[in-house]
Amino acid sequence: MSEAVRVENLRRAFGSTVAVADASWSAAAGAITCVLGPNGAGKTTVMECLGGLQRPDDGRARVLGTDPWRAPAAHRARVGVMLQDGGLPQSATPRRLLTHLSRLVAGPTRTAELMERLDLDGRAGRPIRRLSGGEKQRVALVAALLHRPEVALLDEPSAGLDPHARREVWRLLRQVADDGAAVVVTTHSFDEAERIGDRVVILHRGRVAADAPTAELAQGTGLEARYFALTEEQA
Ligand SMILES: Nc1ncnc2c1ncn2[C@@H]1O[C@H](COP(=O)(O)OP(=O)(O)OP(=O)(O)O)[C@@H](O)[C@H]1O
Repeated sequence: MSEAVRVENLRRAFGSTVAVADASWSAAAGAITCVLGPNGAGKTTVMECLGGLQRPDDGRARVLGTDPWRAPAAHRARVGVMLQDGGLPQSATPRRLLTHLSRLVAGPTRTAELMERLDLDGRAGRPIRRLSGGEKQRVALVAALLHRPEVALLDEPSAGLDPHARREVWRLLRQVADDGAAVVVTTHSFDEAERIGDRVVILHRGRVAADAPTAELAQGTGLEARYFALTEEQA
């Protein structure tokens, strides 16, 4: 498995708030890397740096060997990003939005397949603002994956999903990784990390508290106990 994502001594502060203090970790192609950490640990900030939406103050973010902040369009076409809150245009319908995004992509997309798979066909013509939270999440996930990215950066993709939808999302992410992509997922769910994560990175106060294969980290006491032990000052 080759390395597709690398964070090196990354630092990002907002005034006196240090969101990411000094974080180094990487994610491999063909694998799912789950990033866990308490609220405010810096997960979203790192994901936005990797997605080219924020510029690190210090250190480096690299995706497919490229600096995401300076990356040209050709690089962005190889990466899929799903942010928290979705950032979806509320008046558009899923069909309109996803058709629009598909037309920006050179070559065939998997939009229709993903809409069917994530059970969105019955919601395709409804304004996004009228969709449930879980339905919006699924639209955002289709938007991130429709162009078959080599790297998928997904910020809490299963948050708020019902058990059926979550299971389907887990299966989809496994397939995307099996097809060769690096899938990076932030989550607050130990269950999710243990079920789908090949590797787990635990962030705590902007630093890496653990970075290991899931089975290794969960060995003995289990992932939940390890997590609390590593992040206990904030628990
Ligand atoms: N634009 C900003 N301006 C000021 N502070 C910010 C900004 N973005 C993030 N922060 C702060 O940086 C810290 C890290 O935030 P971040 O969103 O990366 O955490 P997180 O690990 O994703 O948290 P959560 O689990 O709640 O999603 C928090 O204290 C947050 O308030």
